[in-house]
Amino acid sequence: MAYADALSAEEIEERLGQLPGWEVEEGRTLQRTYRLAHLPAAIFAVHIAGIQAELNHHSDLTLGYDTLHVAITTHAAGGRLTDKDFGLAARIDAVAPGHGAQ
Ligand SMILES: C[C@H](O)[C@H](O)[C@H]1CNC2=NC(N)=NC(=O)C2=N1
Repeated sequence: MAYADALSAEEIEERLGQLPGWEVEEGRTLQRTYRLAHLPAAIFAVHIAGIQAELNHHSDLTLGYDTLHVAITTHAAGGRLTDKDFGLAARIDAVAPGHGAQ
């Protein structure tokens, strides 16, 4: 089944070029692992949760001791990537420096 809002491989590559540090796994999951130098990764995760509530778009977060892994896909598009995934990633990147996350 085709989903109208699922991005093509070319569109994914184009958007990925604007998001250094992120990668796409199997064409379906946009992901990045942040390492936190100073502040707890859990506080970064709570900040991300607030952004996700605002956007009504949600990632899978895996909390480590000093890492936070973020994986994003659009369930409503059958687990394909959409603009919403890249929009959420950009919002997370925007607040990451404030958490010492890179
Ligand atoms: C009803 C509501 O819009 C949906 O359940 C939203 C919520 N957040 C979501 N997040 C993600 N990543 N994919 C979705 O398809 C999705 N759907």
